[in-house]
Amino acid sequence: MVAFKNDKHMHDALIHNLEGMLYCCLYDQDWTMVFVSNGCKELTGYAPEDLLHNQYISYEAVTFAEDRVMVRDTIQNALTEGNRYEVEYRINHADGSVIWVLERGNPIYNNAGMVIALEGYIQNIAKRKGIEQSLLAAELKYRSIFENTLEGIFQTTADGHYLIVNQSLAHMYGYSSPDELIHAFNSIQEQLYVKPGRREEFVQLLKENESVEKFESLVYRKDKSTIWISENARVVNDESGNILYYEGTVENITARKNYEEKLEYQAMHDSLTGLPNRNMLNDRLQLCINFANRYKNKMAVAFLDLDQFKLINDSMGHEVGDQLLVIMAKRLSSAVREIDTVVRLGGDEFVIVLTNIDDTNDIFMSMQRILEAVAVPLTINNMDYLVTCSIGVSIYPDDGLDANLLLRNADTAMYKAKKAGRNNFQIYTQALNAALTERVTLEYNLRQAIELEEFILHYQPKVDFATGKVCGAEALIRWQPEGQDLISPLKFINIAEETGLIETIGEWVLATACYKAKALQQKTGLHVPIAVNVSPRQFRQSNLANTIKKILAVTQLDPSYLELEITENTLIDDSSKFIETLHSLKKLGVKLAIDDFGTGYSSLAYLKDFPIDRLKIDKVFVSSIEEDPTNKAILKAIVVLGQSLGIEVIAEGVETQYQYDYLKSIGCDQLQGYYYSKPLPEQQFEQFLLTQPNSPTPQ
Ligand SMILES: Nc1nc2c(ncn2[C@@H]2O[C@@H]3COP(=O)(O)O[C@H]4[C@@H](O)[C@H](n5cnc6c(=O)[nH]c(N)nc65)O[C@@H]4COP(=O)(O)O[C@H]3[C@H]2O)c(=O)[nH]1
Repeated sequence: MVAFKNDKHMHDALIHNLEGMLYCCLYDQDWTMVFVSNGCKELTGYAPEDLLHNQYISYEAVTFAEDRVMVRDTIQNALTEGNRYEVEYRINHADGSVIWVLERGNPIYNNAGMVIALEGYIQNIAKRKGIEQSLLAAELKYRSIFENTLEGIFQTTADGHYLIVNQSLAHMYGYSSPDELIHAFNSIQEQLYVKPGRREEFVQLLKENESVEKFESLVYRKDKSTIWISENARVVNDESGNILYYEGTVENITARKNYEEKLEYQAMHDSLTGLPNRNMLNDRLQLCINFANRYKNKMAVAFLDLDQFKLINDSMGHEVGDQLLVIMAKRLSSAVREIDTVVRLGGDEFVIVLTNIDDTNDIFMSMQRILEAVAVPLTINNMDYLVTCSIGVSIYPDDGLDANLLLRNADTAMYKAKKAGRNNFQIYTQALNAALTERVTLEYNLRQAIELEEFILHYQPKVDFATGKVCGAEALIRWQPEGQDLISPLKFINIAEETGLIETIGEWVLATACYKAKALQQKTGLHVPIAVNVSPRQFRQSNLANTIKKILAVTQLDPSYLELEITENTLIDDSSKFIETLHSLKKLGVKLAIDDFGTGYSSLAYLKDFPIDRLKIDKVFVSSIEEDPTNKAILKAIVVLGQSLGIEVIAEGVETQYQYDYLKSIGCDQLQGYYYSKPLPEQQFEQFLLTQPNSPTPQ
């Protein structure tokens, strides 16, 4: 190390080796320098002696002309406030260039406290200024991009608050300014995305990959309208890897999405009818197959061909043909449920996919509805047409495990339908087809039977345990087709119920039974109450009470001799309408009994609310008491229940002495069954009553 002789030397060396310029100047118009360090040459290009006492040039002149006022004002202000000053400005270098300097200094006061001089330090900051200026230029450039780009730009916190957004994003989302948008959002997750959970997916992707690309979502705008957006985003972390924020861009892709949707729709739909076309069929079939597998039920594929279409199209022209197809498409769509699909394959061929089928009967009913809908007469250009169709049906999984096979088999079945005379449907499965044929035939014959009055009633006596006398009879329907055996009600009541024919048949039973009861009274003097079964569908008829009232009026039967047997399951319907019907029937004066008691699913609560006169214990409990002692307990419980509610109890299906004895022993009120008599034809029943010692007492 060089040893300095004294402090003065060290001081001078330091001052003159400094990179900038140390100075002392007078506080005058020229900033007259009274001291400058050697750094002056480097800084200004002038030798120290050129500046000292303004010998060659004053420092005011060295100062860049446009900055002079600012420099003076800044120094002046600082001095007024008694502060040190600091100012950045430009100077004219002796070589003609202009350079940026930073000057820091403080005043020197005289004894009177007046500023007489300044001392300080001026350094070249050209390098820093250059950097600052290029930063500023870059900032301006990027700000311009941020503010003027068409894409939305955002920074958000990880928990879903906006930190920064640009004007484009604000506009895109329907806000007038970025500030309005930022303040309107409390939670991006809840307010932006239409699909719940979309923000979580976005965050998840960011967490996994640090960035997301082309993340497409439907989002809400301020006015709750929706747009499609595509987002690119990335995670910004601090040096320790903690998430600072997410940032990214947003593009409004609504126009593209709409266009894509339109194209997709066109590709998947028939342009004439608007129905899904062949392209969509396979997808739909696969979906429905998956659904059937999942819910362990069935689905059906119906291949439908219009019977007379070609003829109409060729003779009346394509325009009429087209109109007809449009009408048929609408009819088919309204004949099926919303979850089913109607597809136009081309020409006059349609495929209907029925899904979620638990009962094959539903398929029959749907097909029937479709046949009927198609066959309604129509008018095009003032001409009337009657068009029918032939339908072939295949059922999954019975008729094929894949879409192609199901379609092929439905097609085959459709040809069978054409051969079978059109305007019908055929099921591919032989066994089902046979069942269907039987059902359709039965329904047809049942309708005929009503026309031809082929029904008769048998009467089964009921006996009172206490008196041992006949205390009533149940009217039971039979079907007697001409020249054939009697048909049991078990074979046709269900179909009559499903098709609604029960309403006509039931009314006939009621009228005939009432007529018979009255006739018996008049002919024999015996007053036998007659019980009639009323099916659930009959019961739901709005005018049942009125119908019965009229029948009683016409037959002149005292209402107390008519008893209506309602199955327990009918009572499950506890709607106000139903209860109203029960009460209006009761008001008429007829008796009400619950049939097949013990087999239904109803709650016992109704027993106290409904005006019931009799419980009829189902024969399943009676028939097996010998083998199954628990049924004895059930019988006993029902009898006790009846007694405690003041309702009479009758047991049906009593066949043996053992059953008779047991029922009597537990206090059952009445019995009905083969033990005493089978249901008898009208004449025999009359004979039976007259010849039995226990006949009801003539009145
Ligand atoms: N094994 C056995 N069976 C006995 C005995 N005693 C009577 N039965 C039979 O049990 C059935 C009693 O009628 P249900 O429970 O109302 O059951 C009836 C009823 O639900 C329905 N039904 C009959 N006639 C009508 C009607 O006019 N209208 C409605 N809606 N349904 C009816 O058809 C069902 C069957 O009627 P049916 O074949 O006449 O059968 C009758 C009767 O013949 C016996 O000791 N042992």
